[in-house]
Amino acid sequence: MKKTEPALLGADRKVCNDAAHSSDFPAVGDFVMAGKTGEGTQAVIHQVLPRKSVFMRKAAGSDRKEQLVATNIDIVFLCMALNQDFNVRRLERYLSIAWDSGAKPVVVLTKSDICKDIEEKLLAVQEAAPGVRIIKTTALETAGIEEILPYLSAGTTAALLGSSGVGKSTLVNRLLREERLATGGIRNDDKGRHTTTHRELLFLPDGGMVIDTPGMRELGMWDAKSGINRTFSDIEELALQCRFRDCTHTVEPGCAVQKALKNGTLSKERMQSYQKLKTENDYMEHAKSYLEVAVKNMKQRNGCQRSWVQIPSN
Ligand SMILES: Nc1nc2c(ncn2[C@@H]2O[C@H](COP(=O)(O)OP(=O)(O)OP(=O)(O)O)[C@@H](O)[C@H]2O)c(=O)[nH]1
Ligand SMILES: [Zn+2]
Repeated sequence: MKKTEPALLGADRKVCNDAAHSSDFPAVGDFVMAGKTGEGTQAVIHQVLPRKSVFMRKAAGSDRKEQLVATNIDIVFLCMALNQDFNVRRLERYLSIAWDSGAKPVVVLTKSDICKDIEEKLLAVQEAAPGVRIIKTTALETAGIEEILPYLSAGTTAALLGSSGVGKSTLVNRLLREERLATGGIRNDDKGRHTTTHRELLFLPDGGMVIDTPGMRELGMWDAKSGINRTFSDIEELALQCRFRDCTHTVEPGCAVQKALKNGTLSKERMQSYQKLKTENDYMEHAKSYLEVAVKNMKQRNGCQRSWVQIPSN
């Protein structure tokens, strides 16, 4: 198949039958064993190779459904603009999802040209993302892009995560060294329209790849327990010093978390964010077991259906 032809791939019956979850079907980013069917650009997937990272999200409009967004991402650039978009609590959420997926997160702070209190914001990000690389960028300078490029060596797949209008497409165009993606994503209506509306896997001039899908850009959390623990490693470490192992960090004597809150080494907002994500996640875990049963029942009732995925190329 020529690289310029977009291929339409379908999964064979074995792939369908072996799938215990909807997430076992092929998705954007998957490496697959596939065979051509006749002349055109159609091919059949015989096997999905093991995934090194998986991005799941809560399906839009449902709180009990997972959706596989993309796989095999090595690096996820968590993009946040240094303007009204700036929100470290949201960053903690995205970071939890990123760590949980198996990809390496890197924080990219965009639009530094319009920020007046960069140092203050940097400190807030450092507190929210301990141990994570933070890169400042502006579309007006090459600084920043030069720090991002080394992460995108040949064979590496990256994805960008962040709200609409923070400058993700602008960044991708700069990485592509051409204006391929439409930019100008700041919403000017109340319908939540986004510039990026379709799924894409873009090949960069130096051999790296960027997955740019609208689903990847705004992820709802779907069971990210280990990611939450990693994002809030400071709180998890404090909890180890509490007198009681099952400390709820509320009223117990000898609570190291309460002590840190009192002496100001841990901020109230960060603690609340941690508790909120944990609660949300517990609910998801519950929904997940419910879903496993539902999928099993559905498969028994309906048999297996073919699933089609569009594998883009350039
Ligand atoms: N001041 C300033 N504006 C920028 C910068 N980067 C991007 N912009 C502008 O911000 C707007 C949104 O940029 P996009 O790249 O389309 O944003 P996006 O994140 O891809 O948006 P969606 O596709 O909706 O998710 C455009 O008008 C850009 O020109 C920057 O570094 N500084
Ligand atoms: Zn405690």
